[in-house]
Amino acid sequence: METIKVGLLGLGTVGTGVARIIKENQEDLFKKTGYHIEIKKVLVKNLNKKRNIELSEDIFTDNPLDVIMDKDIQVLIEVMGGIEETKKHIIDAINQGKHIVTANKDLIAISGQELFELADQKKCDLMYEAAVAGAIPIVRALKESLAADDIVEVMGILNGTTNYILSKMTQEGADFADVLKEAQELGYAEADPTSDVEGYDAARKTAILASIAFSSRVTFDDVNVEGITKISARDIAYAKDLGYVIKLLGVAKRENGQIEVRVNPTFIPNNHPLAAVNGVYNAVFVKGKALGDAMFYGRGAGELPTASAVMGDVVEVLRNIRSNSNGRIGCTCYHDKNIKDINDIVSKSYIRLLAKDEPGVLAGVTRILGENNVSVESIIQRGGRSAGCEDCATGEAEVVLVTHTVRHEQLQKATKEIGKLAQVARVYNIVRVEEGGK
Ligand SMILES: NC(=O)C1=CN([C@@H]2O[C@H](COP(=O)(O)OP(=O)(O)OC[C@H]3O[C@@H](n4cnc5c(N)ncnc54)[C@H](OP(=O)(O)O)[C@@H]3O)[C@@H](O)[C@H]2O)C=CC1
Ligand SMILES: N[C@@H](CC=O)C(=O)O
Ligand code: NA
Repeated sequence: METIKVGLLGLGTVGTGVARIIKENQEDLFKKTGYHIEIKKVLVKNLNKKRNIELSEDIFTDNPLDVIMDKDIQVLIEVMGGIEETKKHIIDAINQGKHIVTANKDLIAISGQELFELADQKKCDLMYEAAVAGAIPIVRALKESLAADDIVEVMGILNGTTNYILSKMTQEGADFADVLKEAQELGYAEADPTSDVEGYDAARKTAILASIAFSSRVTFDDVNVEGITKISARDIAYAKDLGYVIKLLGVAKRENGQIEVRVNPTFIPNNHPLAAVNGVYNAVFVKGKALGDAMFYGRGAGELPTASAVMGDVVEVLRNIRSNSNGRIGCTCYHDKNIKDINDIVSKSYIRLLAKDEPGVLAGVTRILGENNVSVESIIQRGGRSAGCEDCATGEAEVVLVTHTVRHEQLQKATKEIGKLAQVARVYNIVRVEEGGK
């Protein structure tokens, strides 16, 4: 029986899932690839930590070189996370002729092109299905199944942790901090969960999807990012009243040679397919000129779902080794498209503010909006604590407006002016509103 030796960088949530699948599915993996898979070395930080899987003690190391320089290891599975140090390990491994499977969106969203160029030169595979939307096979779908199409839009819920938080806040009235803690315990969150809640993780995934979909280099820095930390129970309640749910969306659109790429909390109509995507689930919409619309749905994080995507890549690498065709699909970023300025992005918006409950206030607010060409679709005004407005002092009310579509720049200017009105105590939040449903 021919054996392929693999090395693991990391044995945390994802690494444990990978080792579990290798152990438990050994026979099927052999039938599918023609190889027996042996984990030869595992890099961890803490050699004394108790592991959730039984592996021979002598394969553990805390020295990266033991894995990277091991000549028997043909495939390196990188599931340790991190950027600079990890990049160096991957470069060293590719220079040794090793094929790479990684779940590391942080690294791919910044240094993908450089790593692909090196992998191309060395005829090595560099695969990263798990880096975007966990178990959902979206990278392969875009790179292979939809390669002949002209993709104009990719949009979706790309972060399991924030979707878990928003779903629990919406459905159970749960507290943000409590649910984040739960998501961490379940292994969904990043080592530093700021990446999740501030939208950086979704932004990295959106950049990767945009690069593949539009064959153009889009990096993390190109993405306009806003996370969910400003979303309160009040916003969620108003969304419900207005017929929406709030989701953190990653959006990448191509139009007139420009790419719009952003991540922001969004009001989604209740009858929109993305509104039903809850908990740790992710979903990705793809719009292609030939394809029309397609939606991909599945678990976006967690031990086994993520490991499933990693191991799918490992199977592909092994099949390539068997047919001597590694490095078949490299980087396809041959266009150099402009990134749309955030000020030019157009959408409907929700605005929530605290104002004096007296005649003329709404007229003042709508006058400013009108002067800035912002037209209003609906207004709600709720006065006092009896209406649930805990911040409302006597004689104050909460005002919620939903605008028609407006350029970002105009809306920002208008809300700044509204915030300066003597009768307006505070502009709490501005959230984009997505149109369309089923
Ligand atoms: N968790 C998830 O659902 C998903 C995670 N990912 C990505 O997968 C990667 C791994 O995530 P996850 O498994 O959750 O992370 P964990 O924090 O659970 O595991 C990280 C592992 O890497 C080891 N490690 C980290 N830094 C070093 C270092 N400097 N030197 C040696 N070993 C190190 C840790 O060692 P030790 O155990 O000793 O601490 C641990 O075993 C990340 O890139 C993440 O973004 C992608 C999709 C989903
Ligand atoms: N922290 C990430 C893990 C998967 O990419 C998430 O919550 O989606
Ligand atoms: Na995926």
